[in-house]
Amino acid sequence: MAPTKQKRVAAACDILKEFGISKVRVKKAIDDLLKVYDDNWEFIEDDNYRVLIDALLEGKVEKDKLYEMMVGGFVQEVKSQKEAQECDDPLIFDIEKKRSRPKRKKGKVESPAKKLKTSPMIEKDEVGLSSGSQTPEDHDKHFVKRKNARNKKQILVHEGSMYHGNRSCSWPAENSLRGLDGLSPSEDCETLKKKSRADNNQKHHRDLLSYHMHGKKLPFSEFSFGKKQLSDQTLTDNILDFYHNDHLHFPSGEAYDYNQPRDEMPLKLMYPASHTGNFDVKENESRLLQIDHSNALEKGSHVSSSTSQCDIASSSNREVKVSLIYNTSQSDSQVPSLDAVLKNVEEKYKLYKTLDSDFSVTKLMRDVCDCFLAMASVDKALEINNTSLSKESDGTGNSGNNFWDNLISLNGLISFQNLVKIGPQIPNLVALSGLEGLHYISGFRIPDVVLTQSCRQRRIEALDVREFSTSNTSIVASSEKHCCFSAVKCFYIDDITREEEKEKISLVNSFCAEQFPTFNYIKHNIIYDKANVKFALARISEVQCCSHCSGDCLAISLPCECACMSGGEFAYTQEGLLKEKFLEECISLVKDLKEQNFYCKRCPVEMSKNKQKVEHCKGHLLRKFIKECWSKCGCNKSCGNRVVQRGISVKLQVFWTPEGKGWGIQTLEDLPKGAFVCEYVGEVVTNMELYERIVQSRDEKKHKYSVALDADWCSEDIMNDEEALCLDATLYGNVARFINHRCGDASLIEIPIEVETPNHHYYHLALFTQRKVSAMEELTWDYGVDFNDQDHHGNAFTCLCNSPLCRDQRPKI
Ligand SMILES: C[S@@+](CC[C@H](N)C(=O)[O-])C[C@H]1O[C@@H](n2cnc3c(N)ncnc32)[C@H](O)[C@@H]1O
Repeated sequence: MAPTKQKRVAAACDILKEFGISKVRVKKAIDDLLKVYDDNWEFIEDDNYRVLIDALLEGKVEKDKLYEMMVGGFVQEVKSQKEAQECDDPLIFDIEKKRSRPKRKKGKVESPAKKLKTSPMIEKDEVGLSSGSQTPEDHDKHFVKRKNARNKKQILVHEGSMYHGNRSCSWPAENSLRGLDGLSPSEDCETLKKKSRADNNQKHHRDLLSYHMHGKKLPFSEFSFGKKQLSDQTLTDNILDFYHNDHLHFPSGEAYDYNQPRDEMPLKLMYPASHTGNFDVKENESRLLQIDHSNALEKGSHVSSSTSQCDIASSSNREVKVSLIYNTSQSDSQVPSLDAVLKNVEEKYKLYKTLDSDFSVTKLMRDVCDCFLAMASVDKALEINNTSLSKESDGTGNSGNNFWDNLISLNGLISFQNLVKIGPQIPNLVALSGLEGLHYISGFRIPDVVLTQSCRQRRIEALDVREFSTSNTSIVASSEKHCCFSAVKCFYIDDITREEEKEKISLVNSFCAEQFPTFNYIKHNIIYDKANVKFALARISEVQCCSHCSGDCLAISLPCECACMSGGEFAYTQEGLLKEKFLEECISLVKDLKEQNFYCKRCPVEMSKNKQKVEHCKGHLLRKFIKECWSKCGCNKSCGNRVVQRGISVKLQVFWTPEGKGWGIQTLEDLPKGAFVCEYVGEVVTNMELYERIVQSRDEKKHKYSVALDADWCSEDIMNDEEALCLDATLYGNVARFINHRCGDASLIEIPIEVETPNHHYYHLALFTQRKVSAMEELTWDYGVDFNDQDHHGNAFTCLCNSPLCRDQRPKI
């Protein structure tokens, strides 16, 4: 028998009590939901009361809507809405932190902060604050644009000119009625209900709820502040001007197209370089927004102040003046650091990824003030009293970036005024990539950076700048127009591994229009069914592993059984680097290709091409193997003889090479000699299979991502096809597929690693540094190509490695 309503309500109240939500609120929300879902409890209880928690958070959203109404002159209406007061619950911050959310799909623009803080699209349209004089036709256009934008966006991408930024028409919030896939703006509550029931989709439930809560249409109203004040639209235009700057053109001459949906740079809030100089908004203009928080604050028991007020004004150069009066009369009063407040708000806008079409400066600044007040009630980090205030201020009012310079404390009232400048947030690593990197950086208040001709030098300097500037959050772009001369289109992906790897691997292209390469990122090799690779632990004999060991094999000087298979010594140091001696031996083996090559009697590569008339072997490199400890060994997972199997731990970035080699990879940190960089991961296939794939694809260029696992082919006279294997990273691979070739003095060397089985047919191909490598340097590897041999597999490209040891003496095309 199903539990009674009373029991179900009690269970929900018990759980939400943990988050500090009162029974009354939970019961009310449940009643609302039961009405919406026709008494269907499953929807409410599903996913740990997800819908219910969302409903309670929607209350917060409702509050924001009411604030909008206050600003628009609907104060009376606000006061009459009990809900607005109830929802002003600072503990909602805690809920966001505590409740677990299912993993979201990459690229989806949904943020807890957004749900928490902003009104959904429908609400904005109804209140009419955001879009100024938007017509219904405009809405429809936006609808289509947003849809396009969303369809286009598959993974998290920032695209556009660094200086322009690009204001997109983003797909609205998930809980917006208009945000539903396949739902036209005219679809009603009944349609939503049907959808919601039919697919049991949480998003549809939330949309339905949103409709329920915000469903009644309010008239469109012009947003004005009365008297002769700057309109919100003007302020918004100031910001948008920055993003849309129509004076600028892309280097190609292509004019910036406002109507194209584009992805957006998140916002950066910062202190203007000089905050005293040019803020010339007149007194009456500066009283742009006045929010009296007193009512709301009294209701929130955790907010210690009883009075607060903020005024916001904006100048034409995107500086926004915030002034806030805050009552600290109560003893437990805490004032948060403004850095923390701005960061918090930035994070919120970062999560959006795109600026909503309802974006306005007022909204942004209100977020700043809301965030300040919310944090003031919970932030215990900074104890403000008269003494600490006077210490912080040097009395001159000139100390630059300290928000609290203008803070006055009088009779328990703290009042401060300052400027916050709004610009786009540029991910650090984008700002550092490519030749233009320094331009981005030099554009804003780093006066002592000297532009040099050498690309590498520039990059190193850029890196220094990064170190310098990260102390004050992240690098920001200049809003000054004079630095826009070098505007370049930049394509950026935050993490191509889609969280497969421990470390994110970003991708950047600031040179050309080439975008994301099509392949599927995999962290481990995938074995094709015909490839003879078997890892059954039962098949591994005691002598093929160190089953008698315990703890860390490296802690004992005597080599374990695994080390014995790597030439009688551990190949790794305690720090996880390759031992100098081992590395030097590996290097010397590949140094003189001709001397060290071995030739198969019947080469599997040639056999795969033509079984009847097998061509002579083109030669293979001799290599030293490493056997790492593994599951059947007695040692711990943290044993020092397990390096490659732990995966990538260095910071890498895929970038578009300016020399014409296509994509390449660079390290974002200095690397010592002998450091493991990455494994070459792909599909483990037979040579026959690879050959068939090449023939079938009819585009040999597509199959430039294969490597033969040929290190042991010398030991066999004739091998069966299924034993001679190779890695094909064309469709499935990891970051190593982007490593370019360099003749003679490459930074990486490949070393065969045996993990699961020591039979030498199948092994992992790991890439280690063979010398120190500086941050931002391209990582290369000598493929061992013989460019003079026309028939050598893999010599299809003209070598552009630029090395003094380049073996490709053919004229460069
Ligand atoms: C394993 S892929 C490396 C990643 C590749 N650059 C890309 O864009 O995906 C190998 C291919 O990169 C290009 N390449 C690698 N090293 C090169 C070099 N030194 N000069 C010119 N092209 C190179 C060649 O097209 C080669 O077939």
